[in-house]
Amino acid sequence: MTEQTRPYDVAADALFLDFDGTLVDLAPQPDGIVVPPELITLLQQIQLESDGALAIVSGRPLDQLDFFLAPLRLPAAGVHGAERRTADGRILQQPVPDVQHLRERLLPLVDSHSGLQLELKRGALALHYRHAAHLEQRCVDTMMEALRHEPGFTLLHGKMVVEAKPHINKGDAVAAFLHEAPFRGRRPVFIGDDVTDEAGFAIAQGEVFGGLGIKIGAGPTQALQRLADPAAVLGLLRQSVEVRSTSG
Ligand SMILES: O=P(O)(O)OC[C@H]1O[C@H](O[C@H]2O[C@H](CO)[C@@H](O)[C@H](O)[C@H]2O)[C@H](O)[C@@H](O)[C@@H]1O
Repeated sequence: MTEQTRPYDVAADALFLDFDGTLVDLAPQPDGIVVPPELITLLQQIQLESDGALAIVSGRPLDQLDFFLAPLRLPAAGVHGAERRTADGRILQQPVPDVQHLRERLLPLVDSHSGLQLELKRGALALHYRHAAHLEQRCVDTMMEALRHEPGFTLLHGKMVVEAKPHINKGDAVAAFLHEAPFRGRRPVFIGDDVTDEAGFAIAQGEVFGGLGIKIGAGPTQALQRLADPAAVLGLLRQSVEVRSTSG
């Protein structure tokens, strides 16, 4: 694993950060994560020193990101890009399919196993099996069968979760940010840990923007660099801010 990631350049780059597994350690429940207070301080500093070229790009809805990162309200993409808050504070929502029919198709499985949890979002539905890992294949099969009847969704198999999401991805959201101030013209650096982040790496590192992807943890990836865990990401953010303050 490459640990020699150079600090990204706060003054010149645009930073895109995944949330779960990247900024915070994974937790047994979606609402059980712990946000280190230092993270809030660092994000605030980076936002100031980059003229606002910092965005969170997550599978979580925007309101959850705002809750966990309070008092910050950063530019952000939620639900894998289905909703987006621009740097000037506008909320843009992609048209998304209704999840109710899909939910009804999944409920019999969830209701008959206490270790399964359904997370309902606007236009997406996550089936968590972290507490019933032996049911992984059942969850995948059930979701795939349900999606045969609900064509508006893409299946995403993440960390202990199988999710139906709209046909939009994090790469679309990153590209949209990069066409707007203050992101436009900056080199994108995208940091993420899961399969949903590969679309972000692809856009960041592609010919158009010529940036960098940094994968957190193990597993196959197209990202050019890698860091071990959220503690290492915190270290990278800290170092980047320090480099900026010592270079004037
Ligand atoms: O794109 P991300 O910011 O990484 O969000 C991905 C999903 O994160 C959450 O689920 C994951 O984290 C939970 C808390 O650590 C964990 O309990 C769960 O097993 C993980 O899959 C969130 O609940 C999802 O909505 C996000 O899509």
